[in-house]
Amino acid sequence: MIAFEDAVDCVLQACGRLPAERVALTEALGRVTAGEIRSPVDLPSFDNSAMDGFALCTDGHGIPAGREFAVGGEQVAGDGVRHADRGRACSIMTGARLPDGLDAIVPVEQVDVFERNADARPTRIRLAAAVAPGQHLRRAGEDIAAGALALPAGHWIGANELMLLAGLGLAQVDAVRRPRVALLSTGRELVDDPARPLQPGQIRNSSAPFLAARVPAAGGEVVLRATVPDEPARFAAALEQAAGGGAQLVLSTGAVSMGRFDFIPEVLRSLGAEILFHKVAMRPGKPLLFARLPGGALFFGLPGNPVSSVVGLRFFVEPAMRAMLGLPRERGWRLPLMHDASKKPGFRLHQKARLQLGATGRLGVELLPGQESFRTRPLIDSTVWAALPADREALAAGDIVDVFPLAHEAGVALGPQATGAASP
Ligand SMILES: Nc1nc2c(c(=O)[nH]1)N[C@H]1C(S)=C(S)[C@@H](COP(=O)(O)OP(=O)(O)OC[C@H]3O[C@@H](n4cnc5c(N)ncnc54)[C@H](O)[C@@H]3O)O[C@H]1N2
Ligand code: MOO
Ligand SMILES: [Mg+2]
Repeated sequence: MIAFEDAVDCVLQACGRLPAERVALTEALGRVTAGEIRSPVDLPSFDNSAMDGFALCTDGHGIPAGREFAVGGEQVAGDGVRHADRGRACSIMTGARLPDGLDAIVPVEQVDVFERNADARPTRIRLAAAVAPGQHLRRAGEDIAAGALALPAGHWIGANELMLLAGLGLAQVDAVRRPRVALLSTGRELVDDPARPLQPGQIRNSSAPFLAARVPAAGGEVVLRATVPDEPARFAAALEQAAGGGAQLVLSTGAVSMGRFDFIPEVLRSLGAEILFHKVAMRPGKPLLFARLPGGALFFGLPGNPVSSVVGLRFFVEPAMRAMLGLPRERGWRLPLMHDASKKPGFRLHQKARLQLGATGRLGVELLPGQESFRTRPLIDSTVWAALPADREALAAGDIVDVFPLAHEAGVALGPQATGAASP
């Protein structure tokens, strides 16, 4: 049995970063930048008004309250270059390009309109407050200047990133290729089709939909889904199919423990795979198996109990995918336990947990009831995994433990300089 940390190191050493490909921005959500992206333009690209009001010329000095201006023209968002009369106010809308020659905005709330034309448009205004040079202006490049760093390399592209890249007018980005993943469920008891009634002893395949949901969300691409009964030849054929589909990661569920039908280690050996470890000093998910297949793909044998598969995915497959995507090694948070806990020494324990505010308003971790690895309902109430160290037996309220969000891409990326952060 291998220690948890050694097992993770072994996985990370086996994973190399995948090459880059150019993708359309519309396909970039959930991808990872292959290189840094610098802004090709100033954003905003022109000086514009932050308020609905009037643009004025202060000549670089303030204008005191009470000063009156004639209103000469109107500038609306979308209007182009306008050469203004510097002695007059120009009616202006939020986002409208600042007319040349003007250098401050006074909001409508800060003027008295004391003369209007037949269309009720202001023709003369009086300042109700002093105006400072540059006020209520959004300067070109103030959000990001041309040439400045928009996104670093190895950065997850989420909705915020799409907003920035779209604002910069980038139609394509260079992203790391997505790991290609095959999902193989093993077990003659499994039924995939929800319309098919269960025969006595059969169960629904609940892990496959979980994995098929998590892999794309975690940055991968599912290239094969297959369910095979407990027959080594059928499993070997599915491995071949995975290789044919170009899978770089193969995830199986079940058949890695001590039962008569737990055939995976034997099949892998017979095919000439290199088993890098089998059985990790952790719970749940102890029988996890990691191997390199003859064609070079990496194989994770996730233990069959559903929550054991969840833990295997979260603490081994997701770190592997992060490495393949060029994302930095994930760091968890270190937070105090809100209550005492006890565990078997020698095993790192991953507990379904949630974050809570204690009486003093301090954030802490509450371990949830129902930790057995067949129990999936408690996952619905949990928001994080708490990792209790292998060498501990009794933990007390206030003890600091490592905490990980349920999904790696939901985590807060702490810089490598962050201290006290935990690695999975
Ligand atoms: N004598 C021992 N028995 C077991 C040990 C052990 O150390 N000694 N380890 C236990 C642990 S821990 C786990 S975890 C499981 C791992 O079992 P396998 O990986 O061999 O998986 P199976 O035996 O095929 O199935 C276990 C369990 O999970 C259910 N299952 C499997 N696939 C799915 C699926 N896709 N969806 C829903 N449920 C699934 C399966 O029906 C079984 O109930 O072994 C323990 N035994
Ligand atoms: O490790 Mo098993 O995953 O305890 O059920
Ligand atoms: Mg078994």
